[in-house]
Amino acid sequence: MKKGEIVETGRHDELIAKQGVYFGLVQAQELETKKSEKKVEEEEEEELDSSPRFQDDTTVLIDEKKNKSHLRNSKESIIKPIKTDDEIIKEEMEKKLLQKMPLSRIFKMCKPEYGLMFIGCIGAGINGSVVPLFSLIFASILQVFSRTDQPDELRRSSNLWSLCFAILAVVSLFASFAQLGMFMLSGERLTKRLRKLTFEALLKQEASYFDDEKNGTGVLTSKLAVDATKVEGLSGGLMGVIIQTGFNIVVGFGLAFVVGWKLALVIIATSPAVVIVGFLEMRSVAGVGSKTRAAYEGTGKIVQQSVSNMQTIAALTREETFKKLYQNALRVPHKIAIKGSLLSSFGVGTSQGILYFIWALSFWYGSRLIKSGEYDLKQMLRVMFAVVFTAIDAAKAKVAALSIFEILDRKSLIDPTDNEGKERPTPILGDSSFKSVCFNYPARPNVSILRGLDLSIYSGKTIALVGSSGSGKSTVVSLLQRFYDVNSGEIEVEGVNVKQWNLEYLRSNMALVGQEPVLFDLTIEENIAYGKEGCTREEIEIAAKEANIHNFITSLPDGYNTRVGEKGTQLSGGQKQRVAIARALIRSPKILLLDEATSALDSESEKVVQNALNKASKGRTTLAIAHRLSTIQNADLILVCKKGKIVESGKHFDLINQKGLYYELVTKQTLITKKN
Ligand SMILES: Nc1ncnc2c1ncn2[C@@H]1O[C@H](COP(=O)(O)OP(=O)(O)OP(=O)(O)O)[C@@H](O)[C@H]1O
Repeated sequence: MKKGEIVETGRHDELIAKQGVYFGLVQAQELETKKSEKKVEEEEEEELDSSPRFQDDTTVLIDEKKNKSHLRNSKESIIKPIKTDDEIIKEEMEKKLLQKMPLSRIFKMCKPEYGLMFIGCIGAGINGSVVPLFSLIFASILQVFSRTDQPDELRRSSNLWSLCFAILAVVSLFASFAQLGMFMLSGERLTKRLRKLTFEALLKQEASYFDDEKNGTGVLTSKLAVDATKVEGLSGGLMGVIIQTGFNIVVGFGLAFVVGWKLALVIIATSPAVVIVGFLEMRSVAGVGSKTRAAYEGTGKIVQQSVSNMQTIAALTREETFKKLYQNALRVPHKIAIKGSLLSSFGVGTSQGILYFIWALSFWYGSRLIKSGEYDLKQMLRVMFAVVFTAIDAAKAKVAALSIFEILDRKSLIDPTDNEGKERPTPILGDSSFKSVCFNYPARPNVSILRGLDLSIYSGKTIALVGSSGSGKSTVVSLLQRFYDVNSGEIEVEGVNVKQWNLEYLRSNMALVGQEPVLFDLTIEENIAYGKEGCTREEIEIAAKEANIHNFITSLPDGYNTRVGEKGTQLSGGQKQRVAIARALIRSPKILLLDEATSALDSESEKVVQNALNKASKGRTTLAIAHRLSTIQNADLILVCKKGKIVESGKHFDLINQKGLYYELVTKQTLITKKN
């Protein structure tokens, strides 16, 4: 097929004999040699993966290897087994410890909103007094209606109390607006600030933070979306409720005592029961909510992965597997939710029951006081309403969680923005070295990846790193950009340890073109412009020309304004890769890092992309990782990596003559025969 048309058909032999397009493709792909290369890789993988931990996790690790580049980008490609109740509860407890967050700190964060909050507080105070005043008027109205034998008195009093209700209505309207409106406004502002700060804090975290499954995409996005709002409730809403409740209690109980202390005392003696039950009810509902949420975070992951990998799932016909996975994942939150519902229903029932019991007690004792002539009806009703309404309101105190502060407070182990006292060496030519570097990924501390690796990268030269899959080549590239810190040994660029470098400056002098280019769902122009802050259209076009993609872009109806779609799906692999190369080149990097940049491409695209890369690496320090050894034959130095060490180094023909591992790899790819 060529340009959307079938140009040749036939059996393999016939097409080979024809020496047409198919013949070209077969030749370029070296079909036979690839098969043998794969076999060698599998053998070496088995050899390398011999630690007990590795064997336990075989399926996960194999998946991980297949998805390695995806894993590095999305940091979340493996569906882990569903957690048990105990694990979830343990995690919740750990979270709670972290959540011990003084309210004073939240209030400190609200400093710019103090004015708004002050108005809100006044509104809350007035609102808190409205309920006891209402009960006072309500009791008086009932008393008035008991005097149907005095029509004039009835009219006068009912007019007066109706006016009082009207005044209360207006006061309540303004007070509620002041309380809710101002607190909401200040809360919204605080949430926006918190989200911004949290997102900034996330961007500072080191790569290993995202390797941890506790910090998967689903969990972090939910923290940003939901937990920030919770803090809003605490800063504004809760403060309003506390003030409102405080006024409610003081004014309500005060009035009740003034009107009739005996009945007030009896009812107040029972009201702590309402408060306690109400509080327990709230706790159980809130507690169940957070437990269920934590459990649902796991299910969210499955949904997210299913949706974003829909095509792969459909192609593999694994819909049933994911359905089952999701069903299993739902089991734990469902169990927690059921337990919680029963518990909270019991709490609600008990508190309602106690309330009616208090009404019964109040009426019984009130009627006895009326009978004995100590109280009249109005007095009894006023005390009863004032106390009971107050007690109901006081039970509304809220409990909120603050897990968002976990992120905000976390100090990144490798913070690219923390550059105080860090070095900015000049000029940067690209001389770099690894000295006895030992490294394992923090997420997998038992598996050594680099075991005393030494290598040197010379300025202006192209250094190729080859070796079997899993030998640690991509890890070298990650460490050079300081995405992780080494366990021992040193990595130096321009003679300065990367830990001493201003990290933003270090990274801004490097550009990586990986196996799977990551494009953003923006236009081609915007994607290229991401490479360099404030670049001009002219620079973008120059970079696109250097990357051999300018002509293609201008042939599109929307040219540079063409949107590439989510993850660049609206472009072919080769086109995506060239856009990524343009994005790398626009940075004018001093060190160009190529991590199997052409291995995902078909032979024709590979040629075009390889030409672009050759052009890009001329005169520039380049570290190139390649599986297809034909692409790095001309490198100034080839380093052969095996099990986290460099075992051979030299130029192509020197290494061939050595007849070592490189020779073996090349033989497998029949490069020698091609050369001859
Ligand atoms: N983020 C990570 N967390 C844990 N282990 C990882 C991570 N990234 C890579 N690994 C593991 O480190 C080992 C070395 O990986 P690396 O990507 O450096 O190998 P490679 O030589 O580049 O392989 P390939 O040629 O297949 O790309 C592999 O076993 C891999 O599973």
